[in-house]
Amino acid sequence: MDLTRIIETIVGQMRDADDRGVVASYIPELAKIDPARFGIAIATADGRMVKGGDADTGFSIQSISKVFALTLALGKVGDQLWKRVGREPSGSAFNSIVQLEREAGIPRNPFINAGAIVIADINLAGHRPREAIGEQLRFLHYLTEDDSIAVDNAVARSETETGFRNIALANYMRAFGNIAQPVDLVLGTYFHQCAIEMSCSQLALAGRFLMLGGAHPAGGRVVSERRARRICALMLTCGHYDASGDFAYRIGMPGKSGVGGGILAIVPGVASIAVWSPGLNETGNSHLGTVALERLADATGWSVFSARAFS
Ligand SMILES: NC(=O)CC[C@H](N)C(=O)O
Repeated sequence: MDLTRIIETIVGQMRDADDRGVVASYIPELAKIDPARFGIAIATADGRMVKGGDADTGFSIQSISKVFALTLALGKVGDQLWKRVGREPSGSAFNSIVQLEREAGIPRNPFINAGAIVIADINLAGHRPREAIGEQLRFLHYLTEDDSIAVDNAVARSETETGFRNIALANYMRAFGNIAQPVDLVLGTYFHQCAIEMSCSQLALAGRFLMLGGAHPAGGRVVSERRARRICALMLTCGHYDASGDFAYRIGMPGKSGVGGGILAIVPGVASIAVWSPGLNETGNSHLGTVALERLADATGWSVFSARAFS
């Protein structure tokens, strides 16, 4: 299989695509991004990096940060975390509030906004927001072996000024006793985590521990094999909100999207893949990013449901 050729073909097709989706505008700073951008990077289990298009351009990782935040929070509190957050697909939009009343302030999963805000509360415990964000950045530096990854403060400010739904979610959960610390500090942590800027190349590197069953490619262990498998299971079932079923059907890889237009997808034992195209579909996931991953899955046979991926 010539992965370089496959990537070249996909990049060409995505460059020429007419329907590019719609760039998120509810965070004003994100609305400025050029919808013509497209990047893809693949870190393989045998240590190669294959990339194309705008693979080295930084973008706002947004909800992809929830994967790394969850990993950190599990490291701090372990399975206690599941008393405060569920593990079921929500079948609702990423920023939905409807289930919280019926389910007494316990979010369905750690990847919808409500769940990620609880995770931010866990990661903030005992810290100031600045320290909690510093810890997340250090974790990403360790995973990527790249210390240049930082927060885009303009994006963080933009979301802080307009994040009324998230403010509502956090206050609502606090009313049920599921947010322990002041809401503004928890949201400060959450907004800055979402505003971390990374390129596809950096994201693909950061995802390697999930591809490698929890091991760090440079040696040592990031998480146990079991935890890596479980994080991947949550990505597959919940990583694309109410389009998680469609993503599993079309692509069949654990994946996590963000409204910045990025997607991190993992083929366990094979590849860690990052794609970026800022235009979103109606479920808030990257339109061309999803199409590109579908083409990649078809061309390579990479899918957790495909025998070909592991032969
Ligand atoms: N789906 C997303 O990427 C949403 C993240 C965004 N920061 C928000 O909270 O609305």
